[in-house]
Amino acid sequence: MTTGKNNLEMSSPASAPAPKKISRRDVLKSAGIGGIGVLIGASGVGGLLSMTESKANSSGKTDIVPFYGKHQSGITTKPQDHVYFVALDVTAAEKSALVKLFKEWTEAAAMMTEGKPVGELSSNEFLPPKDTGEAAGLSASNLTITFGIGPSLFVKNGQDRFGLKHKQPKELANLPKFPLDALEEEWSGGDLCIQACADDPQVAFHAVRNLIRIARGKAILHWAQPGFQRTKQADPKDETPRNLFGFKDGTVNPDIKNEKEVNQHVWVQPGDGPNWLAGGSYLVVRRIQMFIEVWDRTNLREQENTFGRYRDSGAPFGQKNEFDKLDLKSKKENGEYVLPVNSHVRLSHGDGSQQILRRAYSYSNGMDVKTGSFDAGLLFLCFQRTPSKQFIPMQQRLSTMDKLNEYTSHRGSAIFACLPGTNKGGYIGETLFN
Ligand SMILES: C=CC1=C(C)c2cc3[nH]c(cc4nc(cc5[nH]c(cc1n2)c(C)c5CCC(=O)O)C(CCC(=O)O)=C4C)c(C)c3C=C
Ligand SMILES: [Fe+2]
Repeated sequence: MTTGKNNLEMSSPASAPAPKKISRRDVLKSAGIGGIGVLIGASGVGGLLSMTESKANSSGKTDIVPFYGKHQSGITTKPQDHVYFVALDVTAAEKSALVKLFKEWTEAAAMMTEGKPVGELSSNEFLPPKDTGEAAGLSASNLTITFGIGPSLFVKNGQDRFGLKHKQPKELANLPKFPLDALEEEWSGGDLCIQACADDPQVAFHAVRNLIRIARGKAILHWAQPGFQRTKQADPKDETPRNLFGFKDGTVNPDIKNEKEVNQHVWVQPGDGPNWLAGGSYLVVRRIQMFIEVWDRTNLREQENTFGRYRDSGAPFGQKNEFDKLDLKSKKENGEYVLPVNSHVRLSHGDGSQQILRRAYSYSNGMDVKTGSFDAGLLFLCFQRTPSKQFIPMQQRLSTMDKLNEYTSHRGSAIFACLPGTNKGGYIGETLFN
């Protein structure tokens, strides 16, 4: 998980004016009372609904992350408490259908991130409501919706599906097979992806559900995985969240408030590859099962040796505090490094030149029916400018030597190019499809 101490982007300035308390449910009421339901029922996304404004959350603050901008939100946004991640397969055969889909998705995503429904809630009893309704009355909850494109959208089974092959970036290629990978088709790949993050799980699910509904006839679900962190209510000090092994996870990350750092490590720069992706970012997703029952039988010293950090404080070995620098040089009397050579932090850090923006969430999917143990772990989401120089060499080191491999198994994997942002009137994907 990825909440570093200093790397928080605030989604709404503290000085923002108090919002009008009109929520998704207010639209429903006004539609019923004023008899404008049929009108709304006949209108498309937007229309009369633009009258509404998002409700404040329980602490009275607006919780809207702007959707429009140079970059998509949900990447350098301070991680919300929940994610709903889906990968999709495109069933449409024409590029024009894809363009229509992205236009509709953009409009719907912009509405939902403002806490508004994507269409009427329940105004015309002779039609299915456009919005599915479960977010009625809920605040925007810092919802972000991030769209990505997989390598198979360009070429599948040798076919240039949409005449886009010449635009495929070299970096957008299937990841190599790493030692110990136990990947399953049902958790891997996808032509497109949607990452919906919010401080409320129902708001995140509602967003994905409505986008899938809009995609009917054009794209279908390939795989889906919800994830969570501790909530902000449960952790008012907003410390680094702990993963399901009980360790603080997300301490070291590029500073999302530092433009130079994110340009260096996260955003694709003009000249890096095809221009359509400048301002975007590559997302690598790994669905990593964690054998929590085995871990729970492992003594604390072994657990701490696995990461090279102390469980309680999160400090790296040989240091006192969580945010102290790694000590890569000190040795013990017996000549061994204080920070074990096979520890997760030593190996993932390497020489420090490769950095990725981690934005991971825990998941728990009930029981693994094959083993009778929990199917729980980490939905590892990380963003970067150049996967071949960042995630790939890092994972190569980890997959061969990491002590953590005794307790984890990589069950799913995918890579996506997250498109640059767009402005009002434009649509996500315009730089690629135009
Ligand atoms: C290839 C990239 C990485 C994978 C896959 C990965 C899996 C993974 N990590 C943890 C728990 C922790 N990771 C920590 C640090 C850390 N991990 C990576 C990369 C991958 N992790 C990096 C780049 C770093 C930072 C290294 C550094 O420079 O210090 C930590 C320590 C605290 C922290 O900094 O976040 C923990 C804990 C799990 C459980 C896991 C797979 C299930
Ligand atoms: Fe890690």
